[in-house]
Amino acid sequence: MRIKLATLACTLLWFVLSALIAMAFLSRAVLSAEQEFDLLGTRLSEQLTQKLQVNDTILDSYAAFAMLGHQHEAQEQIFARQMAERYPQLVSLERIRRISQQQLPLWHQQMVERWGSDFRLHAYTAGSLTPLYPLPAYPDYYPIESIQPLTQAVRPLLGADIARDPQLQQALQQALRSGRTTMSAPFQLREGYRGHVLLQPFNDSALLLQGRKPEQFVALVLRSDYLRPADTTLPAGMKLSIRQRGQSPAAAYVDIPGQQHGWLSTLGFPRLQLQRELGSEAQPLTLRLDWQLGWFLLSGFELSVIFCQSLLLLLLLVVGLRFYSGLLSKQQRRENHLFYLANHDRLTGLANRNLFYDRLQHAISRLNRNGKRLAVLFLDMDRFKPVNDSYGHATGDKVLQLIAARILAIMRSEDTVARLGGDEFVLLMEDVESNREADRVLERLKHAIQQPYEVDGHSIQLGVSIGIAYYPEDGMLIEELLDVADRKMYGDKQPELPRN
Ligand SMILES: Nc1nc2c(ncn2[C@@H]2O[C@H](COP(=O)(O)OP(=O)(O)OP(=O)(O)O)[C@@H](O)[C@H]2O)c(=O)[nH]1
Repeated sequence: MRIKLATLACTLLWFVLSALIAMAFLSRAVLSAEQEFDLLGTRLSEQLTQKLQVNDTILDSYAAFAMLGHQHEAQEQIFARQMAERYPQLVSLERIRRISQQQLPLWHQQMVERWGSDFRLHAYTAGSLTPLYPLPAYPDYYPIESIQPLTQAVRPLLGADIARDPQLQQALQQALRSGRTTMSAPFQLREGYRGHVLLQPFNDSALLLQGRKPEQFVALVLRSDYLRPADTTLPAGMKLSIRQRGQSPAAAYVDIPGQQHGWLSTLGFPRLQLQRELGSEAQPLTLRLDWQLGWFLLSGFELSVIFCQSLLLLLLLVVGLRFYSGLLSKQQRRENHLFYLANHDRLTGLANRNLFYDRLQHAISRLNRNGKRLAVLFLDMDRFKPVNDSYGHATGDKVLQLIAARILAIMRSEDTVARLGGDEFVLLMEDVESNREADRVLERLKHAIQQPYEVDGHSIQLGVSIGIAYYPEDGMLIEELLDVADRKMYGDKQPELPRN
């Protein structure tokens, strides 16, 4: 029982200590993950802010060219080429004009003169172009009238009416309403990747003074994916999204979903979240980072250190447990030995009076419940004293041991054989069916004990007197039973040795 408790306590201790070791490593890993998360948030915000500032600068510079009209087209081309080479996010710089139905024929003629006879007015919808023929009756058209750098790939976009595209129309209306630069939601570019547009309205100063709606726009067509952190590899499981302030996640310019981990590997770990509002009024962006921490924070080395420490601890506890169990069994052996000494006769190894009384008491209580009988046999050797006197006490001892062995050989293993002292023995036979059964045992005992003993070169012969008492006929108490058995034993001795 004690060893079971100690094993349980050791298992618990091992579990708690192993958990504490793992916790120590984990809390260190979580702390450094939190620091890394904050640093990453700051670094990404700075990178993004720089990219947005570049956009603002390009757009402002291009707007300045646009203000000058078409006189400086050569410089505008050089500027656009340089910007596109230096900033890969820049797809093109475009100029858009608001044309009413009445202005359309004249404007169309100007455009044909400028770009050639294949110039057409198109509807630009979700990256595809459809000719506006026959011309639908819109109050205003917003065609692209210039694209820089003008590559073969983007040339078909000349004359594309951007007001027909839902994403661009939204940005256009906002720009018209506010008179300020606006940023469109991301959409699919004809080049095959996602992009968005920065749209800046402007007016001739004369029109501005009249408070008229802007008639011209400069637009920066940008690749949306350049907003993603290029030089930074995100840690495992981290999610990143960049979207316009107040917009739904579906309208994100960048959305990195991060690796998904099972609930078990993240159970009990904190989730780190960060949201930063970035950019200008023209490019109001929200950067969101989301990182569910888990066991993956620990490196293979750290995991093996935890494992080894836990194993070492287990070994120590097992050694301690074995030592303790050794101590316990030694103590148990000592106790058993003491118990044996207290309950057995040293010379013969038979039960002593103490143990016999215990067994008899126990047997009586048992018989009270099942209604069976038992027999107590009292044995006293005849003519034993002369053995001592003639051959010595040591020879007498050996004879007593042989007597004990002979009695044991006859009795059943469940019977109790005890030596009360001197040459007196008592036997307890449990579950006796009949007197005849006990009488038969008595006869066999007599016969066996009376056989000669060959000890120290002497042939010694003894007699034995035996008295039997039955429970419950002869008494219900131990003393009564022993008294009856003792008296009957003397009765058995009587003819040979009359008592006074
Ligand atoms: N060798 C030896 N003798 C013992 C031991 N204990 C008691 N005795 C002796 O055993 C004898 C028992 O006495 P009795 O029962 O009167 O001897 P007995 O000759 O058998 O007499 P009856 O029973 O009347 O026949 C005594 O001489 C004791 O000294 C013992 O442990 N070893």
